[in-house]
Parts: sequence; structure tokens; C-alpha cells
Amino acid sequence: MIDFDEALALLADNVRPLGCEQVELVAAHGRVLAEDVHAAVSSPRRAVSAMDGFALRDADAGVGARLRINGKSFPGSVLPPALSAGECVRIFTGAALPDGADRVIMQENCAADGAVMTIVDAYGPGWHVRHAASDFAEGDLLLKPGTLLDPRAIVALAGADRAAVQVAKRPRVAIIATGDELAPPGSARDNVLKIPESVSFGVAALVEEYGGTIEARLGGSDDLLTLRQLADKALAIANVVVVTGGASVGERDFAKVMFAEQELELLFSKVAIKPGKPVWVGRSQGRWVVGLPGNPGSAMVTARLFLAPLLGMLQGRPVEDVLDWVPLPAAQAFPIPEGRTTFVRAALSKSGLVPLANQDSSAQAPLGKARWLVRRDPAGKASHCDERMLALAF
Ligand SMILES: Nc1nc2c(c(=O)[nH]1)N[C@H]1C(S)=C(S)[C@@H](COP(=O)(O)OP(=O)(O)OC[C@H]3O[C@@H](n4cnc5c(N)ncnc54)[C@H](O)[C@@H]3O)O[C@H]1N2
Ligand code: MOO
Repeated sequence: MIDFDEALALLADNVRPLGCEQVELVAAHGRVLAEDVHAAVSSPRRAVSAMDGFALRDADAGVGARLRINGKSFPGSVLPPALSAGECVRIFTGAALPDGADRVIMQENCAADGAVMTIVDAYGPGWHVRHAASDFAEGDLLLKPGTLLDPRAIVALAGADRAAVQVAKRPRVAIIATGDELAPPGSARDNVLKIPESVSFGVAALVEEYGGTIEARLGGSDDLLTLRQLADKALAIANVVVVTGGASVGERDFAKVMFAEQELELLFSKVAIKPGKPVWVGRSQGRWVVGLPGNPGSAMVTARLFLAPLLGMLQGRPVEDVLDWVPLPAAQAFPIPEGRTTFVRAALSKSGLVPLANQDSSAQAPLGKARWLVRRDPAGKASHCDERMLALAF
């Protein structure tokens, strides 16, 4: 059994990105950038006003000054002529400053009467001018490969004047949920021997959150022959096959054996973590195979800790970007575990992280409230600081 950091390092050493493709800007959300994005235009393209008011020469400014209004400047419309001494231009936010102007005074501090503007109030120290290229200059590198194109990065991408972009290919994922007891949600109530199959739905949602596509959702009984057929089917259509359940040592735990004919090579099997000790990762026919323990809490924790980074790295994201641990204050003590590194499901209150009362790996109800995973290492294994906990958005 290896420890968590070793397992993650093994994974990081072995994952190679899948390659890239071009997508339109409107389809780029959630994708991972696969090229340098340089600005095709400067922002702003020339000096513009930051306020609605009057553009003028600072040398002409002063409370009581009267200036001749020499035209209007609107965003996107033709520039008014250059200013001469004693002149100003009516200007609006985002509009270009005419040559000669170097300052804008907000209209709240001015009074206009026909063609004359009088500065009537103290207008403060702000010049209210956004200089050419003060945000970025044409040619500047705005976004680097590996960047997740979230809603904010999409603004920078479009602001660079890009209509299409190279992004990483999405990993294609097939999920096989094993277990004779499982029934599709909505149908379990009809048979006392059945329980709703919940895990594959959570795992599929997580896969989509981390950029994968779900190619197939296969339900498997605990019959080895059937499971072998499902393994074949899944390997034929996916880059990543996720098997839930059957990871342990029970008589019908076939999650690994079902891939035996496809020469499964294990990267690791069993990690010293709680929950999720039976998690395993391997390669079969050039595909990744991830075995998640069947207990719903264990499955979701191990999906977050191993499957999410795998999907991220297949798309060229650094592992630290997917597992971005942040130090957060704790509202109460989190016990130091014995033996295995423990990932405590927690909520965040105004006074800090609070562990959820039920930490049983089979519990599903707490998953509705678990927003954070708090890492706790056994004494002597890693540094401890009880005021702040290392937490991961879950
Ligand atoms: N003798 C030992 N027994 C167990 C060990 C061990 O080391 N020695 N490890 C325990 C740990 S830790 C875990 S975690 C579980 C994991 O077992 P499996 O991966 O084989 O999971 P199953 O037995 O198939 O299921 C466990 C549990 O979860 C329910 N389940 C399974 N799949 C789903 C699903 N898709 N949706 C909802 N619920 C699911 C299943 O009904 C079981 O109740 O093994 C321990 N045993
Ligand atoms: O370690 Mo298992 O994943 O708790 O129940």
C-alpha cells in the first residue's frame, strides 16, 4: 500500500496529454487552453475616458474655468478634432480622448450652457483617463497553455480578439457501475433487495465538471462474464474507464479481474487514505482504468483526489491546478488520525471549517452538504497547524 502523495506523483509521472483541437469561442467554456494567446489588439486601443463628462487639457482645468464645447466623443464613433487651448469635448465612458486632451472631469462637477462648459465644483485628483494599452498591448501574452477557460478567462480570450482557439481534446469516459444490488434511480423501491445506483451519477457529474465527456454509463451485475464484456465495450470507446465497486476483497469483487484478458497493468492498488483505501488505477490497451470503491463517500472522495487530476492532466492542466489545497481556518478541532491520511468531509461556516457529523464512507446524506475535503495526516507524517487546515473544494 502506498501513501497518497506517492500515488499522486506516480499518476502525474505517467499521464500524457491527449492532444488538441480547434473550437469556436462560444464553445470554449470549460475547455483547457492548448496554445499561447497573444492579444491581436491593444486594450484600450487608444486613450479613452473612464467617465461621462468633459475631456480637456489639464492646463485649462480649475474651478470656475469656462471652456468652449468643441464636439462630442461617443464610444465607437468618429473622433472629434484635436483640442486647442480653452476648449473641451463632451465625452462618454469608453470614448476616445481627442488629441490634445489629457484629463476628463465628470459631468457632476460641470455645468453646460449651449456651447460653453463651466467647471462648477472641485473635481478631485482623478484624471479619469485609461491610457492606450494600459490593460494590455498588441502582442502581449494573455493566456498560457493549461489554463482552464472559465468565465473570467473567456473574457480575456475574447478581449484578445480571438474567435477560435486551440484547446485540449476532452477525455472520453465510460463508467461501469458494478453490483447486483443496484437499480436505476426511480426503480429501487419496487424490490427490497435493490438500492438506487447513485455513485455513477455523481462520478459522471464530476467527469463533466473536469472536462470529460460521458460516452457510456454501463450497469454491471457481479457476474464475471458479463463484466468482461462490459470491459471490452468500455475500452473500445473511451480514453478513461471508471469502474465503481468491486474494488475490495469480496468473493464477487471483480473490478480488476474483469480487465485481466485486456492485460491490465496496475499503477497502484490500495492507497493509505481514509476513506477510499481500495482505490486503484491502471492501464489497459492504452486506456486509463480507474477503480473507485463502491461506498458512495469513498467513491466521490477518490474521484476528486485521483480521477479529477487524471482528467485535468490528460488535458494539460497541472495537477496543483486541479488539487488546489487552500489553508482555511477551522471552526473546531479536527482530530489527528492514526494510520492513514484522512480526508474529512466538511462545510464552511462563517467561523471556519466544520467537519460533518457522519464521516461513514457509505453515507450519502452528508454528501449534500460536503463542500470541502480537509486533509489530516497522522502525527509525524506531515506538518500540522490546528488554526488552519489544508482544504480542497470538493
Ligand atoms: N475484508 C475486507 N473488507 C472490506 C475492505 C477490506 O480491506 N477488507 N475494505 C472496505 C472498504 S474500505 C471499502 S471502501 C469497501 C469497498 O468495497 P468495493 O469497492 O468492493 O465496493 P462494493 O462492495 O461493491 O460496495 C460497497 C458498498 O457500496 C454500495 N455501492 C456500490 N456501488 C454503488 C453504487 N454505484 N451506487 C450506490 N451504492 C453503491 C454497495 O451496495 C455496498 O454497500 O469494502 C470494504 N470491505
Ligand atoms: O476506506 Mo473504505 O473507502 O472507507 O469504506
